Amino acid sequence: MTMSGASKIWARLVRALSKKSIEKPTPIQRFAIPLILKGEDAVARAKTGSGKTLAYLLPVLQKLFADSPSKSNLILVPTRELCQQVYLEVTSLIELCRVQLKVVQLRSTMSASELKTYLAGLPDIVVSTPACMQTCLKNGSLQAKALQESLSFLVLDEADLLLSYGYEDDIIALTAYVPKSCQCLLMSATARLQATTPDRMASATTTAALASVHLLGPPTHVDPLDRGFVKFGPLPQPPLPDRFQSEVDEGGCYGEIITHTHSPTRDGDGELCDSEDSILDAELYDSENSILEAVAKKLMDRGLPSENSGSREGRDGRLEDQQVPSFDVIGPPCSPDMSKETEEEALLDDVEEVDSIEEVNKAVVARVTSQDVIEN
Ligand SMILES: Nc1ncnc2c1ncn2[C@@H]1O[C@H](COP(=O)(O)OP(=O)(O)OP(=O)(O)O)[C@@H](O)[C@H]1O
Repeated sequence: MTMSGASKIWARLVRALSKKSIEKPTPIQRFAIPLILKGEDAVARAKTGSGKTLAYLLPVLQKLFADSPSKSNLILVPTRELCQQVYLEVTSLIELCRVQLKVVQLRSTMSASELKTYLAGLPDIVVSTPACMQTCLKNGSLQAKALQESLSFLVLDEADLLLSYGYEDDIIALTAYVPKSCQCLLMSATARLQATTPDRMASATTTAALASVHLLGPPTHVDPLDRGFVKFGPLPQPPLPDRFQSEVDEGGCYGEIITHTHSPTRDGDGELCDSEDSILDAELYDSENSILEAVAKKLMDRGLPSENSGSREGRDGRLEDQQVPSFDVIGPPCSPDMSKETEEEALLDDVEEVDSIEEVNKAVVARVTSQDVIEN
């Protein structure tokens, strides 16, 4: 499908949103939607109630509408209640779009035969807890091969909770079935993470980052002005995260950036270093008995690209053989001699220009078309 075709689908989604009285994207949606539509993996943090659910649901639906044959998408949430909440959000949007998609929510209370029925033919969207997915894989309700062949998006919603509720093992086990072509998104609430104790925070964030390293591969470069999203490029070696950075905008809207860089010499380039960084650094470097090595090993075993051997295969061929830009922001590239302040102003000016979901879409279409990366 061409992007103009995709635009028509967007109109349908925009109409559906308008029926829910949702006219303008929230900041996290402004940043997330274009990047996710471009095929980026993302780690997004923004405070509770900032619209993170739609930030990933809209691109997931958009791609689902455009994909033929249809792909499967997995949304992992920490609790049954959230499972129900996300399920209702998806089904109401789909209903308003007047399209037919199979969406299921899984519960651990379901019998194996119920689970099997729900998962027959692999639904378009599965909302589940990680534990329940593991059960399905173990009892054969879900065929690992089917998942590997069709998974288009893996979303870890409320990743901070997912990873502090003891789901780490389930998530790590699940990553073995995530194809390299799968787009992975981690969404979490900064406020909630900050409200927890330093130890828990370090542990959750580290695990989130590790999961993302495992699932996504770390980014090659990150710009400190990038608000809330990180582009993941080719996987350098060794695949171990060295450092996190965090940045919170004035209104706390975009939350933090998680980055994984591999060269300590990149640190201190005017990027923020706060106490949280130190905690995280300590946690990361002290990886002896952490899951870090296990994840790194799994990553290597999976044969993900090493050094700069190129981007991941298969994602519609869009990233193939491309020079992956070092980072992605909404806005034109800044000239090298532009001061930081001017750069920031340019970025924010550009964001201000995009003030409706339709406009975001137009902007994305323009950007994506100009890069000539989406073919079908
Ligand atoms: N662009 C928007 N305009 C108006 N309302 C919106 C917009 N996006 C989402 N909402 C509404 O805001 C409410 C909160 O959104 P949502 O649950 O996605 O927040 P969240 O960031 O995921 O919060 P949490 O971290 O608690 O899950 C929902 O009722 C949702 O329908």
